[in-house]
Amino acid sequence: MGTLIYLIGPSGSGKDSLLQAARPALEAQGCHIVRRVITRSAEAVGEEAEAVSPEQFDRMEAVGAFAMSWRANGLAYGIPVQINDWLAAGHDVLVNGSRAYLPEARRRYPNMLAILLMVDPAVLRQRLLARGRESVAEIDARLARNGQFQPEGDEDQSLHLLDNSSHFERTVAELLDLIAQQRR
Ligand SMILES: Nc1ncnc2c1ncn2[C@@H]1O[C@H](COP(=O)(O)OP(=O)(O)O)[C@@H](O)[C@H]1O
Ligand SMILES: O=P(O)(O)OC[C@H]1O[C@H](OP(=O)(O)OP(=O)(O)O)[C@H](O)[C@@H]1O
Repeated sequence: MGTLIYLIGPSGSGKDSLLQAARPALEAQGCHIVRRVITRSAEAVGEEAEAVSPEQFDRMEAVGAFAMSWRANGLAYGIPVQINDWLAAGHDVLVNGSRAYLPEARRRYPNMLAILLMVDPAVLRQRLLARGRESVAEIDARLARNGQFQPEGDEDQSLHLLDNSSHFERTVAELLDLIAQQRR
């Protein structure tokens, strides 16, 4: 079996950038980086997700198209069921996950590698504004959502913390190290 790598962190912490930057190195090792299905318009700036309507999403969910799915920020997100074939074939699979969904993801994939990306809160809002994908009201709602999650107080030893407050290239290298360590 391959390992599910479940990357989580606040909106704007750098999950998508990190995933794209690490892509060549990871794909060279046979690791699949998952393209999510999201009810976000295809024109939206950001990751190359498959954009579907809410109705299409519900239909896909009903017929078992997703290995995992959740709703947050007014959107629905699905991880294609094909990841189970990749894992069974011995490939690692990296997904951009949800903190709220972490307990369910762990139930489904007990051996997964969960990585929490963290950014200094003062830096986070600036990054979201600079990214320019959401309105200021949506950005504030996303920041407010972070109050639900208390990473510092997290006693979950199996959650790996990765700081992305400063040098991006260093974060990329640390992510690749973490993944290499769990292979050993
Ligand atoms: N270490 C970093 N230093 C400066 N800017 C960063 C860093 N990491 C990510 N960013 C920028 O922050 C913004 C949010 O990153 P993104 O990857 O979209 O986050 P997420 O997918 O977690 O919401 C993007 O504009 C990205 O270019
Ligand atoms: O439970 P949470 O950890 O808050 O996560 C909720 C959702 O928000 C993020 O997606 P999205 O790509 O829409 O947001 P982001 O790029 O702004 O992180 C993340 O990948 C989850 O799908």
